[in-house]
Amino acid sequence: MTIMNQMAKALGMEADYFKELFGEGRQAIRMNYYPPCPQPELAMGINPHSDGGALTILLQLNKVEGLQIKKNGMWISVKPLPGAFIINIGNILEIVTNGIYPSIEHRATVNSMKERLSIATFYSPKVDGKLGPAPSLITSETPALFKTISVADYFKGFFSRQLQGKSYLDVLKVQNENESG
Ligand SMILES: O=C(O)CCC(=O)C(=O)O
Ligand SMILES: [Fe+2]
Repeated sequence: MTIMNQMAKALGMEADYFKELFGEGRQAIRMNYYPPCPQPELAMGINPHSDGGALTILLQLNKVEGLQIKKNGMWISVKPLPGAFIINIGNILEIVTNGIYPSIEHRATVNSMKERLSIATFYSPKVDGKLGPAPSLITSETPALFKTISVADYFKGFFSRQLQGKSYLDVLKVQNENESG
């Protein structure tokens, strides 16, 4: 929450915007275990995706490389640093900031000899609110890029899809409203 309040400040959003949206907030945790794989070039530990929450705090537990982020169309390895957390921006922050803080596409590869472990915690808003670009960030030059939907519908949609890059955000974009059918 502290990180997000600082982001709101940096963007000139209303001070209480995240407090309202998150309420008590929800935190989910995922523990990932990637066993050694005899043919790592043929397998993926976790498919390319962007996380569904607002912020992810990730810990790479052992010193085995695997996490990669997509930057300028290339996959870049994030080296595990002992005791260091990685903070990833998720889809919800991209929506709320109207694209100013884009979510990061990432994946995890596997290793032929070594197992790998990571723990991710996902921080998300309360379920009974609405999710959309913050009104204070919408101007005539920067119109809303995403539709506003309920947080519950957002997660229903997110969990009913496979992890596939940032494709879910495309579904929520305003210009796609009349295209599906
Ligand atoms: O294992 C990793 O480093 C990435 C895990 C991840 O992206 C996730 O759990 O969403
Ligand atoms: Fe992830």
